[in-house]
Amino acid sequence: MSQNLLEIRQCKIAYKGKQAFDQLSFSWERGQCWAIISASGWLQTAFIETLRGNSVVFSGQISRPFAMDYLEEKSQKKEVNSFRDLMAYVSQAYTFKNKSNLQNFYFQQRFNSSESDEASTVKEYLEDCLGEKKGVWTLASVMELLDLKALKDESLLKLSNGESRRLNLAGGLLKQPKIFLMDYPMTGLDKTTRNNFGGLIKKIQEAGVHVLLTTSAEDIPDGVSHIAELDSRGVSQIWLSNEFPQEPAYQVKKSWDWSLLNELLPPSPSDHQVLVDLRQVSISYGGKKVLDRINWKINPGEKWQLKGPNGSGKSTLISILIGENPQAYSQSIYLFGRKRGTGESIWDIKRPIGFVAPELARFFPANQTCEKVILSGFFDTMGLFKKPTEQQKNLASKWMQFFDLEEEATLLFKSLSLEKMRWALLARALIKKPDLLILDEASQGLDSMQRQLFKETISELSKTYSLAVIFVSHYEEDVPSIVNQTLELQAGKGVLSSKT
Ligand SMILES: Nc1ncnc2c1ncn2[C@@H]1O[C@H](COP(=O)(O)OP(=O)(O)OP(=O)(O)O)[C@@H](O)[C@H]1O
Repeated sequence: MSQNLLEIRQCKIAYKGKQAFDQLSFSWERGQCWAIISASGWLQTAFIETLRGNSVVFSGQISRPFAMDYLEEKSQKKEVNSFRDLMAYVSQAYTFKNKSNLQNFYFQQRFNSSESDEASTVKEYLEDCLGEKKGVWTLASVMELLDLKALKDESLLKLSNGESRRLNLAGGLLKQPKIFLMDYPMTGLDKTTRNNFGGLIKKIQEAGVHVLLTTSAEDIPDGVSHIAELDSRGVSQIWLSNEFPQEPAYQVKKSWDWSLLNELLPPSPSDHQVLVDLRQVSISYGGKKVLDRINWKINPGEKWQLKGPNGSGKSTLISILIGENPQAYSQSIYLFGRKRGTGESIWDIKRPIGFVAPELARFFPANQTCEKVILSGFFDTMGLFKKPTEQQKNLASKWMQFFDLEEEATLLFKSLSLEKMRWALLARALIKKPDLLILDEASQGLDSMQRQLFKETISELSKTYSLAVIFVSHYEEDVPSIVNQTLELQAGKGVLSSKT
């Protein structure tokens, strides 16, 4: 059995039609657990896709001795056809879908039980992942390891982000991999689960699975033995984890032309005295109280953080604010001066709100370009289905100029890099000059340079324009400094506080 698992020698590599690495070399030996960091999330994804055999290699050589060992060992059992069968991969995007695949609104399918019922349950999904494969991981052992037992009969669509992330990891293990590649596996996990992530990696490795993950320099879990940094040439630096410097190796380099904001978001007072007023709001699912008598008032221009562990009800609360939770009708909820359930349409509610969540990206039809996605913000639709006016098109061009998206305007939205997608989603949320901007883990998955810029952007946006913000993040360091009030959810109850 070779000591070497995988070897990349001086490869020139392209990914998704763009050059990724000029001269990539990387060597992975048995017993090593790698964290891959970079100032560019796109390069990290290109690197993982190279290991999976999904990039174009123009020159150089990639060898996968691990596959030879295991293919010989397993070929008698006819379970393995290629090295790909020995690898599991979890991406940053959740890939669960409902059976009919109809997705008109973002949260509605999740909070509307008749549609959710069409999706598989956690157990059914895991059974599918396991299939006929045999190995060390069983349904029971992965559910135990990833704390999924209590959720086994839950529909996939009802899971919170953190719960979905754990399920993705469990599904990966059931493929009985020898190599487990994880693209930013800790995104969406709350602080406690993130802190325990090192222990999880160790258990996975003890079962004979080799782990490589991408992450940010600030988020290297225990259990990682080696760290590599990437740039467009290839691996630029390597550290043993105990020698890794605490300070990130790269600084914020990028900025926008803030002076354009005067035109994009000209100063204008809000038309409303109070934007959101929730009075004693409670939401239950099958006897489980997710929100318990929440009171929350948001005035124009206020900057809020909404926090709480995985499954504490943050998304449920947001679904109420953006008009996508059917239980809202029976509650005392005032949105933009109007009581919910008094004949307003879902569009009336959405109009004054800009909303960004990473998963939004997968709700747009495949034929939508970057420009169309941004323009669809005027209509609150997932994609552009109406003809925009010249004025609307001009404004979209100016936002694309601001966020450096001009070259991407006519490219398909789904082909954009993760960071470009995120800026396009922010432009989409802002193009209609909202009163309230809701950012639900909006900078998650971005590299540290881009996260810094995201924070700065939110602060700059609200310098002249009266914009209320709700910022949801499991990462305290991502919260912009202008955010000075907090609603924390704990076991369904809301605790309000303000920073002085
Ligand atoms: N339609 C539903 N039916 C049953 N349970 C639901 C439904 N929607 C949400 N839940 C449950 O309510 C709880 C709260 O979920 P929610 O997504 O609001 O949490 P969250 O705080 O946003 O979590 P995360 O940080 O992981 O995103 C979860 O345990 C979830 O499984």
